[in-house]
Amino acid sequence: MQAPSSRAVHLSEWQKNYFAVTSGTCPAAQKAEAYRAQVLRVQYACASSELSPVCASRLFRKYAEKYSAIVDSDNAETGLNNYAESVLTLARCQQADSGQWQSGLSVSSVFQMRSVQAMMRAGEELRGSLLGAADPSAAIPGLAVAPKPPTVSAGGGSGESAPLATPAHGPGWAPGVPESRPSGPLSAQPPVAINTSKTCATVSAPFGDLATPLFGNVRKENGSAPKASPGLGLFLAQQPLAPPGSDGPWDRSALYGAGPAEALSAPALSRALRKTEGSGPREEGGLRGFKTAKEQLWVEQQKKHHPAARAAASSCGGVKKSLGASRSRGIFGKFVPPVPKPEGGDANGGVQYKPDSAGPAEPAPPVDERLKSLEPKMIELIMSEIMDHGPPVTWDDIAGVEFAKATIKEIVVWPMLRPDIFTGLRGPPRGILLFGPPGTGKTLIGKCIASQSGATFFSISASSLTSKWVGEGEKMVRALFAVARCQQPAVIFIDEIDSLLSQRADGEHESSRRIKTEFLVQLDGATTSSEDRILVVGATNRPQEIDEAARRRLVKRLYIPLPEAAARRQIVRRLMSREQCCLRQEELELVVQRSEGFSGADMTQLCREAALGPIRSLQAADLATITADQVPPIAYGDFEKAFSAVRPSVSPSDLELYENWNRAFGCGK
Ligand SMILES: Nc1ncnc2c1ncn2[C@@H]1O[C@H](COP(=O)(O)OP(=O)(O)OP(=O)(O)O)[C@@H](O)[C@H]1O
Repeated sequence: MQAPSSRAVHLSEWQKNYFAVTSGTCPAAQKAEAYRAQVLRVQYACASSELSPVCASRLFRKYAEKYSAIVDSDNAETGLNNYAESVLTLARCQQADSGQWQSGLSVSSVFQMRSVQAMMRAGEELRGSLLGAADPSAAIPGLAVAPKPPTVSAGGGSGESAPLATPAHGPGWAPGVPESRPSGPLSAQPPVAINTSKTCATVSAPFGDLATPLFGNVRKENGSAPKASPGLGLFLAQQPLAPPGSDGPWDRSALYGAGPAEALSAPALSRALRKTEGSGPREEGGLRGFKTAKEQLWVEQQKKHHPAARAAASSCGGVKKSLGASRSRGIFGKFVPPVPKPEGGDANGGVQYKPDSAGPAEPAPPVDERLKSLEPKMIELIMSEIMDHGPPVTWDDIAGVEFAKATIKEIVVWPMLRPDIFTGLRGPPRGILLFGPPGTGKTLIGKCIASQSGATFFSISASSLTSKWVGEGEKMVRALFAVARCQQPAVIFIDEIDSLLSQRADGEHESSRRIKTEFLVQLDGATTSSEDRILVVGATNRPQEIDEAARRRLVKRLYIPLPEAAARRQIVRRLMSREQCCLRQEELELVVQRSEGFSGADMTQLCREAALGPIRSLQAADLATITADQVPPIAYGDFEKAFSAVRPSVSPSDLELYENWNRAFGCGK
């Protein structure tokens, strides 16, 4: 080994050489040549112990920083790709006393190097500034910037308002009506009854099984709120770049690609890139924060030529997917339209590239063959207006209707989940009909089928087919089935199906007739193969108006009646569990009794009305200053008042009609 002083002399000597090739006027090819020569000299010096491995690696680091453009170049003449591997090999090795070459750099030590960390920080900052400078849409949640993990409170709720922690909207959800009290330090405190005229006798007297966990004067987290499950982006961002001590193939490629200090190898870098490609955007993987000069150039060009594509550029093509290419993403996955769109983003906030032969934009994703004959506009409409991206619905969210739920699980959900078992006679029906009074949960059931079978959910009202897309309803039906076929398994929910499949009348409009015919053709599966997993769920409040041919095709006709007492109780308990409520068991029973004849939607409305009671009892001045914790709990008195404002929406005569039709055509009880 050399003495420190002589090593210092050597280093400065070598640095002189290094500075000799930093000319600003030298063409790239010459620089590359000089660089190569210099690398060889260093290699040679190191191999002959003239230069210590530490000095050599410092020099390599300097070269790499100075010549990143050359190092990253794909050009065989001017790039250093063919040399970089050996440079790296050398940088990682040292000669042991035994004369054997051993690894001098471990994966973890590389990541601890100040220069590597500085580069990674710089990369982070660069990315941050790029995203900051771009329009807000550039921040594709979960893709472009890995979010900070939401803080999950002990109660299971999330203190952050990150989309991942948004409460699942249950049956009673409606825009503007929060499902749960905000969680936070205050929420754990007992409420302060500021309105002494409105005290709740049962505040400190929990009752029966209802007191816990549903009601009671204790702030609760929303039990149904999904746990803050970190998405892919968060998951990847939290992964250590290289697990200390590990030295597998992943580690090596991460090492090569981690920062310019040791990342001399473009092939190695691209290997690392390929490794991360499969699992998500590159920046979220082991190479987070680092951009090669080439990538940086590409980003700059994107900004210049495709302002709208900045977001995608900075997330390294996060939206590269063709419609039919992948199986269902479930009903919550973000859809990527299969056809290129005009510039300017889409309704879903996504960003599409406009084909531009001159620009460096990526080629448009391949269009699914089955969609080629369709108008892109139609497909767009289906994606934005018909495809449902709502929160998941579970069977427990639907109170009552046990028979219908059991039947649906058996004939629809299981066959969709296990098409291999449910074949032949056990094969699922193509269409089912849910009929019954309004607001009994037919739509909820449709959503639940899709959620539980992992299917994509398309929801359309038949009347909008005939009115909204005047003259195009027929094409719309065809397009809807075509898209559904690409998104299998799929559930197509058609509300008010009676208006689509009503019995022929003399004054029937030609276009309505055509839509109906097209629908029946599609339902018959003339264009579908027997393996296709598309279920049509029709819902109607007027089953008697459906024509015979259509009725025959909707083989399972399930009556969805008004909720019975148990179901009404369940709805109240469920909705009140998310609120401050001090209803006693016997009071709850009174509410259940008095709501006989109410539909599920009526029950929800009743609870909403009752929930406004405590607010109404406040003075306007109090309302301006009160904290959420100080709002008095919902009491039976509020329900009493609510009963005078909410009436059942279904008349007994209507009910008779449904029951008669059920006896005649229904499948079940
Ligand atoms: N069985 C039920 N369990 C829980 N909530 C219900 C139930 N039925 C209805 N609701 C509540 O009523 C709302 C409306 O229900 P939904 O839209 O599913 O009824 P529908 O039968 O499809 O009505 P319509 O026939 O008018 O379209 C739901 O969002 C939910 O809040």
